[in-house]
Amino acid sequence: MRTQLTPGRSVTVQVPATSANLGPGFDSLGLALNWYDSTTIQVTNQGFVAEVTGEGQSSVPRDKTHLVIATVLEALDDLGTHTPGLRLTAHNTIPHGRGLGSSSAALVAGLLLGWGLARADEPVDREWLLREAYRREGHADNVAPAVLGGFVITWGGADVDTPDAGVRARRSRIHPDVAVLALVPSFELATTTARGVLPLEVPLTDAVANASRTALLVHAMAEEPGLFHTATSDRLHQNARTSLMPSSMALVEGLRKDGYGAFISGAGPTVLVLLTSDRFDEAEESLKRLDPHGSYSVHRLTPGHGARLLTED
Ligand SMILES: Nc1ncnc2c1ncn2[C@@H]1O[C@H](COP(=O)(O)OP(=O)(O)OP(=O)(O)O)[C@@H](O)[C@H]1O
Ligand SMILES: N[C@@H](CCO)C(=O)O
Repeated sequence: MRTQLTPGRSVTVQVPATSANLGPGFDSLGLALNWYDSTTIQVTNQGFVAEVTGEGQSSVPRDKTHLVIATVLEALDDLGTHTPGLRLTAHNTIPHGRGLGSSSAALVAGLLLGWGLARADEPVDREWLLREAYRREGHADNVAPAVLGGFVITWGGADVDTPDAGVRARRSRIHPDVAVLALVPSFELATTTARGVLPLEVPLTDAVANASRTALLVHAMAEEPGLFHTATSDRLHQNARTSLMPSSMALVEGLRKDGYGAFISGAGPTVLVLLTSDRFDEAEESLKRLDPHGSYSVHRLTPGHGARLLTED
């Protein structure tokens, strides 16, 4: 029999924005950023209500169809408990539909909040969190860094090389000097739209180029950030998406001509640059020339930690 939660209990989680692909590692590599959504949920006996400030405050639903509340309810069900009401308070800072993993962050937040309410006395089962988040989102390269933090290599999932079609992930080393510049436009691009324009097949030479750059990027991230420019080049997916975000692709090309490791973040349209923190100032000088009207907001970031349960009452 499912147990009922006690009204008044509350839990808070912090979940990072994530960048998928990182150039060549399409559907495979991801990075958590030090850019977080913070969400609190309280058990009530008065139905389901969401209070949202920041990103999405004028667009996301306020009832039990809100993505985080809906996911908390599914998690509670899965973990053998239930509640007649929940009050969600979300402070969203991760922009929606920009390729920064907002939907993954919301799903991971919902699952972790559910765990915090139902299994408060047990350490978080990150395997469960990853599996359940992937089952709902389908993009391992966003959900795995949101769960684990840092720089993450994923495999399995839609591939057939894991016996249970489950997703697998490992954190990989990050050199302490690694920093990230995120350039975020005001327009949105739905991930489903961006996937719809991808080719079903690619030339072998392009596949080989991406395989070598992906391997090189794992090395550059751990040992030799000076290789970021070469290690972030992509021939599999970015060009096919150009017509959906021509200004972002022009920015990527301009920054790459200036020697930076620039690429499209996830399915876009945000542009990310991997660099060392001592190059922030000069990268922003390039940007003044490439984006003279300041159409892209500039964010100096570092790699971030994975989803955290902050408080339990
Ligand atoms: N914190 C949130 N609360 C409720 N709904 C959210 C939240 N974050 C994202 N969503 C939903 O997810 C949609 C964005 O999903 P989409 O996959 O297109 O973009 P993304 O997750 O920001 O980017 P990407 O997956 O490419 O990194 C939003 O329009 C909204 O409906
Ligand atoms: N790897 C995915 C990320 C989606 O968030 C894509 O580029 O479509």
